[in-house]
Amino acid sequence: MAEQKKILRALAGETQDVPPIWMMRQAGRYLPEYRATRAQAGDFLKLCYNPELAAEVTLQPIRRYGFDAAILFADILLIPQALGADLWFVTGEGPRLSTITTEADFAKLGPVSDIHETLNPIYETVKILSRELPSETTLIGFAGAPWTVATYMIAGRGTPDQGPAHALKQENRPLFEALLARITEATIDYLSKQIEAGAEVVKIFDSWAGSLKGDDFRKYALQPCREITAALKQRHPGIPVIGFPREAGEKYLGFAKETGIDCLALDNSVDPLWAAQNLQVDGCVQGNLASRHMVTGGQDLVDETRAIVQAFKNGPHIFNLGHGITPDADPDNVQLMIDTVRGG
Ligand SMILES: Cc1c2[nH]c(c1CCC(=O)O)Cc1[nH]c(c(CCC(=O)O)c1C)Cc1[nH]c(c(CCC(=O)O)c1C)Cc1[nH]c(c(C)c1CCC(=O)O)C2
Repeated sequence: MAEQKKILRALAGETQDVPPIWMMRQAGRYLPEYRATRAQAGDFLKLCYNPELAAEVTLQPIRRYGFDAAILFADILLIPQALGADLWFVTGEGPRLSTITTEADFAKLGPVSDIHETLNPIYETVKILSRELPSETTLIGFAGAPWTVATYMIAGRGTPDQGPAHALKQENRPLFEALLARITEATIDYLSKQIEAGAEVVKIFDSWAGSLKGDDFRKYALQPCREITAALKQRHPGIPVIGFPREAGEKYLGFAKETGIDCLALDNSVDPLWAAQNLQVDGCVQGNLASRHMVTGGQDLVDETRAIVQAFKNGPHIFNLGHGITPDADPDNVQLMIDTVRGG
């Protein structure tokens, strides 16, 4: 029998001499081949909904670097669109959506059972990838966490402090909670379909978890993650789940145990030595090199990469960045990071 894939071994709790590695936003604008395929598709959203081209850009960083995992090429904002929100991207600025701030806005959203009509091309991308990926590469599916997705749906765009979402939570908590519940239900069905199509792991991105405090963190970050994880594991026993409550700080403590996720993804504000002692004791951790090293490179990149590998060497670890790689990154620095992790 073929030896199990490195990513799956880490997720099962195995300590490895050389940790597996992949990178958030590994298919992206820092790669000339990505920019060429996006131009061929027309724009970012057309690329997401074109299974052949979305599979192609997912495979590009695997061919170039031989990462241990491929992450499905799509976006966390396809769920709002599938629920009926308008979605478009403004070049150089980011996403724009129709806003949800009143009961009337919420009433216009469609039922969860309708999302697959929009999302079918995504499942097709997963199917192509599970046929075409090298046998040692793990396929990761993903979705945004309900809170993070809601912050975009409420504000209609990215916001520095998630102000509009916090305001709705204060002013109309029943509506805010109804929106989160709808996203949670949609996310379970969406991830479930990705798994049926061939995703071997799923990751839940809660990019704005850090702005939830106290009981709000528990109710709107931890609880939805636990609910999604439990539902997926019930439908697909053994499916590994990676959680990413970004910038959660001390609230990372106990998060994996309480939610039932198999791996905790760390942002780069987390000290690896602290994390090894306090978080890795509960299972696999992923992270957490600062993305800026992909721009600046050099000895700093090598030293930081080695320090992270060293800190996590006594437990299960998946090497990654602490957040997505940025468009101004140098592809050679990515190679330097990989060579350093793999013993170069
Ligand atoms: C918040 C969020 C989004 N999308 C995502 C998150 C959570 C992770 C995070 O915190 O970064 C997640 C995401 N977005 C994308 C992926 C694909 C897989 C991967 O390679 O990681 C994943 C996993 C592609 C993308 N999603 C986007 C791009 C760039 C689009 C382009 O090619 O023009 C890519 C490759 C666009 C996007 N999508 C989103 C924003 C705010 C933007 C604009 C900012 C930017 O331009 O980087 C929403």
